[in-house]
Amino acid sequence: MTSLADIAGPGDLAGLSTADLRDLAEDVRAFLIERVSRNGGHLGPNLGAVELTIALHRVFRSPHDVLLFDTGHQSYVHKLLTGRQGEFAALRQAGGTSGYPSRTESPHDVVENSHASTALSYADGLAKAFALTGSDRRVVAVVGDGALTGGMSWEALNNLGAAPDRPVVVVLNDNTRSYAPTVGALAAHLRALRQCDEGRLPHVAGPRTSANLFTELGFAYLGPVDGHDVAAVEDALRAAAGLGRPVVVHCVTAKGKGHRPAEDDDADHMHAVGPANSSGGTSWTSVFADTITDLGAERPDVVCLTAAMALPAGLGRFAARFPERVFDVGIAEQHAVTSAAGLAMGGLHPVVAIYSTFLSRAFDQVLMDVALHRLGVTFVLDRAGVTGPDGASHHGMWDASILPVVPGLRVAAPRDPARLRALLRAAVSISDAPTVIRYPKASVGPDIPAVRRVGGCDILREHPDAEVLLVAVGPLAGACLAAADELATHDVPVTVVDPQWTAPLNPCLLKLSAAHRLVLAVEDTTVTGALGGRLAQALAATGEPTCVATFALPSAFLPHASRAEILRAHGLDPSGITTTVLKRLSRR
Ligand SMILES: Cc1ncc(C[n+]2csc(CCOP(=O)(O)OP(=O)(O)O)c2C)c(N)n1
Ligand SMILES: CC(=O)[C@@H](O)[C@H](O)COP(=O)(O)O
Ligand SMILES: [Mg+2]
Repeated sequence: MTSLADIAGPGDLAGLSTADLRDLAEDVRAFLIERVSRNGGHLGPNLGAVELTIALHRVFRSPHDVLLFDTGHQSYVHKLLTGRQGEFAALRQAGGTSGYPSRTESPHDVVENSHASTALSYADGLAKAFALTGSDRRVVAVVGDGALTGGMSWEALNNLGAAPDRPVVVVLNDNTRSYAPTVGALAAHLRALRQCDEGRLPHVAGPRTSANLFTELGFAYLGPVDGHDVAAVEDALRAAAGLGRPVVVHCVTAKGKGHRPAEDDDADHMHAVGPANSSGGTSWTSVFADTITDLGAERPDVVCLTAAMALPAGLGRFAARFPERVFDVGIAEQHAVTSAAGLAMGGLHPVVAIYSTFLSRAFDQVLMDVALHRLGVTFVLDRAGVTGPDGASHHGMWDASILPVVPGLRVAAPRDPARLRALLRAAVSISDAPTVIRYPKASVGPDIPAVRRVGGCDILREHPDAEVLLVAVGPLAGACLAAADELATHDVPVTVVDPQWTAPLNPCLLKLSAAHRLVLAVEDTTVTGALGGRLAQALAATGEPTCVATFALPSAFLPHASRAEILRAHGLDPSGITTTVLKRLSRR
């Protein structure tokens, strides 16, 4: 009976019988279910990639041959087969194994970025490099049907298909879903391909002769192949490798395969599960979900867009109530933004619900397709700031640093549910400029009332003798108030202010800054210059006599850990803020 413990590396897969391989697949599944259910992670996608990954490592010689996993969330099996079973106990935890490929972990890992639809472009570049350097290394890219709905995938296919001398093997892992069922004409085409040869699924000897989307672009097409039959996938991969030309191997898999709770989970087949002991609490996403639904009832012109993440981004309730006013465009953020521009030009007010990190790839669309035309589009950025276990390419720490350069665009960061409701309402009432509302992947705290309002700013704490002003951005208001309490025990009275709109600079902050000697902007976004975060830079640029400093995240790729651990590591927690204020005061 072959088990995962017998596999120290891909070389141990050779010579295994069909029965051994079946036992191994079963053991891998049991391992995944136990560990991922405990630590959290991408259970469904990895259960669907077990046999596919075993076959890949039996046919190709990683790391000499390059195996690319698009998005990388389905690479746990690849990690288990390349010597990292021991590290899975700390999967996605500080110092533990990353939930995505990691070049520092293994030479078998190539692409660390968890943003979808990039693998085929890497493959194109690698294949060109190997051709130019006379290398015999082969390039294989595993791409999900969801990732194939992203524009970059088609930009790459356009190049790959035009190069018959550069034989990239594209393994299409077609489980018919992103989170939800994959949408659009491509999904319909893949369905037709799957159905036209249901009977032939187990074994495919050679390329299909009938035309389809891939063959018309210059690829040989092998499939559809039963992606859970190791021998069938191996046959197809060996045939593909022997063709010496670009080829698509169409593997049909099931997300959550072999785990009944995942198979029966209609929402997303346990695409991403939280740690077993994860605490409850109302999420920011849930507050948004209710608010946008209420707004949808009041404002028939409000429509919503998602890039294949309607439920995770909080549009489930709105979609249930107003199904004709939600548009899932696939994993296609650039298209989503410019389509939103079109919706606004057509007289509607689009709300694009998207994770902060994924909006980065649509910056040009925000700048030139929305802002240049002064269009009222609202971007609701979930997972803004420090995200946590999903690591460097998932932290939402760039949006509030990059977006304020967009002329006319306004950024708001609610500190609590009441402010989210009010700010979202205000944002969808702005019809001549893009607006951004950002909040983290976290549970909301209680509402924090203002003691008084100055201009657009909420004063949350004040003292007539205060020399220190803390400018609190969004939910960091809680940490600032806790620090103010701590500082009071050191006889350091503090004013805490929440500007709510963090860009452009709220004029009320200037007056408040002028009345204090030390101003600290506490913002969970990356520094943009010597003085730190966007807000601090703006305040310092006003030349006020105060000393402006910043609490912001470094301009660095922060590894995975819990959100609290990362905030603490960068002084964005009450004790970090207190320590820094005392240090700065002692320096004068
Ligand atoms: C640019 C981008 N947008 C959204 C996401 C969020 N996301 C992660 S996995 C996923 C679905 C991927 O579907 P597919 O490629 O079919 O892989 P599967 O999970 O089905 O194996 C999405 C939308 C992402 N990682 N990157
Ligand atoms: C791989 C990917 O981009 C998403 O699945 C990501 O893991 C989002 O996770 P949460 O929705 O749990 O933040
Ligand atoms: Mg899929």
